[in-house]
Amino acid sequence: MVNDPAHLVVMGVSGSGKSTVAELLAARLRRPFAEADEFHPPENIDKMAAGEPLTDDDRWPWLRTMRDWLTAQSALHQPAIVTCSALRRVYRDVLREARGTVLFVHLSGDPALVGERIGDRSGHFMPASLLPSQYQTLEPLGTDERGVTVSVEGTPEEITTEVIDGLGLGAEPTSWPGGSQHGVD
Ligand SMILES: Nc1ncnc2c1ncn2[C@@H]1O[C@H](COP(=O)(O)OP(=O)(O)OP(=O)(O)O)[C@@H](O)[C@H]1O
Ligand SMILES: O=C(O)[C@H](O)[C@@H](O)[C@H](O)[C@H](O)CO
Repeated sequence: MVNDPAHLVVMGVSGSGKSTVAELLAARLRRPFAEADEFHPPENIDKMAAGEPLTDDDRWPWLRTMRDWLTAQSALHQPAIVTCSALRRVYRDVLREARGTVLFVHLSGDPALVGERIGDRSGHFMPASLLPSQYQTLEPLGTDERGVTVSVEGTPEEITTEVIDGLGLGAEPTSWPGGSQHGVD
């Protein structure tokens, strides 16, 4: 539908900077913002905190709640931003079922750098020991998937600017969704 909003899902492995970058994006683009972790049932959080990776079956209902949150934002004609690991293409397919357009921002980096950042982080339930399983599960964006892939090597501000430029959102809110990478047209 032409007037449906285009949402952004900031994706990537744990510690790739999704919360950090999404918060900056939400401030710069003046959009509502939600965190995937807010949508997990307590059992999922307990499982990850205990060092056990989630299974597909743990993730399906969680993905559907985020899909429905995006659809609710569309009903308000509000383009939104949500963080979500969205590691596999089939997970992203669930999010793409949301009403409106769903674009993915993949924060991509090597395990050593991301591991270092997780090691320096405190007060988060997700243990660094789960990082290898996150990379094993990760399927990067396909060339036919709409969105942009950016390196996590820069500062959060640099990454945010790269995302905005890569998606052609510099003139938000009037020019959405311009730009062109990974099938954004
Ligand atoms: N570009 C960056 N440069 C340096 N440090 C960063 C950068 N991005 C994030 N960090 C730091 O790395 C850590 C992980 O970032 P963040 O919590 O945003 O990742 P995340 O992908 O949301 O993680 P999770 O999925 O586990 O919640 C934090 O301590 C954050 O301050
Ligand atoms: O799919 C997953 O395994 C989960 O979403 C994890 O990635 C965590 O929720 C998150 O990254 C930690 O905050």
